Order: sequence, then structure tokens, then C-alpha cells
Amino acid sequence: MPSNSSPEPGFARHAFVLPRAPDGGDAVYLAGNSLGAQPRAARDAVLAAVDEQWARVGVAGWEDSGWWATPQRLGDRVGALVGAAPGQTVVGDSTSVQLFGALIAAARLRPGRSVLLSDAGHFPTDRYLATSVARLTGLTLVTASPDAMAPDADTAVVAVPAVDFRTGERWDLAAIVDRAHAAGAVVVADLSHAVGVLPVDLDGLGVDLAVGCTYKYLNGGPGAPAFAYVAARHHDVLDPPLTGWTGHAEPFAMTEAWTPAPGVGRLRVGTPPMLSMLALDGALSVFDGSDSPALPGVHAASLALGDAFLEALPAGVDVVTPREHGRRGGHVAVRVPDAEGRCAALARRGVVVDARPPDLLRFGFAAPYVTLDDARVAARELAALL
Ligand SMILES: Cc1ncc(COP(=O)(O)O)c(C=O)c1O
Ligand SMILES: Nc1c(O)cccc1C(=O)C[C@H](N)C(=O)O
Repeated sequence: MPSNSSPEPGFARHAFVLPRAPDGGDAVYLAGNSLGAQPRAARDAVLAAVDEQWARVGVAGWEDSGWWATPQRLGDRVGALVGAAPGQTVVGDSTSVQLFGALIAAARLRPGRSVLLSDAGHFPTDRYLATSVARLTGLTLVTASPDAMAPDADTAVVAVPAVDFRTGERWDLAAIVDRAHAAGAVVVADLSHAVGVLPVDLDGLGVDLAVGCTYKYLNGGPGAPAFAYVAARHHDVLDPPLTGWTGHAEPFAMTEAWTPAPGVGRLRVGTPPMLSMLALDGALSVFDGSDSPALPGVHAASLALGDAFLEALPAGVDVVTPREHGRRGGHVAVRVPDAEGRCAALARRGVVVDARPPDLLRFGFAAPYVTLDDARVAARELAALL
């Protein structure tokens, strides 16, 4: 079992290939909150799947190479990182597609209620989809900041992120779930900015449904398949809108009507993107190898990186992320004029970060491959530009 002790930031750097800096060396790569760096094991897994499975096994790979079972097998591996007991998580389509399915399935758990309550500052795809889901289901979309949400007897669904994608603020999921459940509503959490960087206890918190991407802190690669979680207590009645054939109880019976697979398997839609899934399979070894720290340790190391960055910033820099550890996700955001221009200038100096409109620079602290030195260099280079 991975240990809980706090590892040194950069504890698995040897297991990654980092993007190149303009000087030809490794970049200071602080964009893992957007696209994680490449784990060597992900590359190896893809090459092996291409050369040994796709090329030499062909169609029999669905059974013989275990492809068919991969969405649930990987679901359980990702689930273990977000406090989900096996059998409740599936890996499949993009976060956006999983979210659409989760929001509608959640609304169907609460017929007769009229409101979809969603984070006003949610990531754009979450806001756009909530708008469409409200139109499709007849719910009224109401938005509020997660800490100001007041669900009531009309509320069917509460949709929140675990961490704000702009500011890096970590929301109090436990309090949000408690308030939602007290009102009889169900919670759909988007864990995209939490999975792989901080511990989330989905089962313990009583979250109803959750989704999240795997290309940020899980390093699954560009377009890596997202995951969906549904608490076991909802499985028997779960009524997903995307009734694809791979979510059928007997997909190869090719029956007339759709009969849901037991459990979370009914959230499968179409043929899984196997090469992307196997890249993720390899990438996850960073988290579950016997010498890897457990997530509380990874989280502590990420916070230490954020602290080192904050301490090295000159006074007066406008940090929009809360400094308290309990309220911080994996990235730190600072407000600067011409964020896009500064982002490009940092890249020229070998520091990769991202900019979000209108004026934020985000510094992502993925502890497996970011070192304390990286964090300090980033602060120094930013200071030089300001
Ligand atoms: C909270 C959140 N949800 C969803 C997404 C993206 O969705 P998709 O993976 O479908 O592009 C992101 C980032 O891209 C995100 O930060
Ligand atoms: N998913 C992305 C993409 O396909 C291209 C560029 C960036 C992204 C991102 O992950 C954005 C990210 N979720 C954000 O927090 O802004």
C-alpha cells in the first residue's frame, strides 16, 4: 500500500518526460492543472497496446486483451483516488459528455422538483451544459457561489466543482452535500481540478454523482477519457439519458430495446477509446505503485509547492487564491495586467503556466514532477516580469 507520509515535491520526476524549455532543457512545467506532463508509463502502455494488442491480437483484443472490461477496471482505479469503493465509477467519454449524462440522471432522481442549482462561476462547459439540461428537463437554472447556495424543497440538483477553475479556491464539499441533502436534493460534483491532487471522500461525504477529467493531475494525456461516479444507493433506479449499446445489460444480444447494465456500467455509451484508456492505465501507476505516496501525501507536497511559490513572490502581487491550506486546490492564481502577454513571456523564460480571462495567471503544482526549486524559479521569473 502507498504510504501516507509526506513525500518530497518532485518525488516521481524520474517517471515523467517534461516539455522542453526554449534553452533545450526541461521546462518548469506548471500547467498540470490543464494538461499533466507525460508519464513514461503512459507512453509505454500505448506503445505496447499498439504493437502487441491492436497489431497482433486484433478484434479478439476486446476479450483477450481485456479491452471490454477496461472502463470499469479503470473506473475502480480512479475511484480509489476519490474515495469511491469499487463498482461505482466508470471511465469513458469526455467530462462534458459524462456531465450531461450525470446532470440528467440526477434530475431524474428527483421528479417533481423544479430547480437546477449550479455554481455561478463553474467551468464554462459545466455552465453551458447546465443551461441545456435545464431546457431539456424543464428545470429552472439558478446560479450561486457554492458557499452561498441555499437549496430548498424545490431544488432537484446541486451542481458544484470541488475547486474553482479560475481562482483555485477549494469549496467545502461536506457542507454543500449536507445542505443539499437536508433539502432533499442530489449533488453532482465536478472533480476535474481535484482528482489526483487532493483527497476527496465521495463515499464518506455522501456525494450522489461525480465526474472529472483525467488529463490534468492524473496525467492521462490530451483528451484522456473522463470518469463518472454514481453512489451505489442510486444504481437500481439510475436512468441515464445516453442509452448507448455498451451500457446495455447484454450488448452482444443485440436486442430490440435498451435494458440497462447492472450498476454504473449503464453509464457506458459507445465503444471506449482504448488507446487513450490504456495511456491512462499506464499514467495511474504514478499513484498506485507500491512506492508511491497516498493522496494525502501528494496533497501535502502540492501545498508545500504552493507555499514556496507564495513565499517567494514579492509583496504586493495580487494573489486571488486563498492561502489557507483547507481552502486551496492544486493551483495558485495571481491577477496581473496583460495575463496572456505575461504567460507568453514566462514561456520564453522556460516557465509554462496558463492564463485565464480576464487577468489571471495560473500556476499548477502537480507534486509528482514539480520541485520546490521549480516553484521558486516561477515566482522569481514572474517577479522579474512585473
Ligand atoms: C471543472 C471542469 N470541467 C470540465 C472541463 C473540461 O471538460 P472536457 O474534458 O469535456 O473538455 C474542465 C477543463 O477543461 C474543467 O476544469
Ligand atoms: N481541456 C482543455 C483543452 O482541451 C485545451 C486547453 C485547456 C483545457 C483545460 O483543461 C482547461 C481547464 N479545464 C481549465 O481549468 O481552464
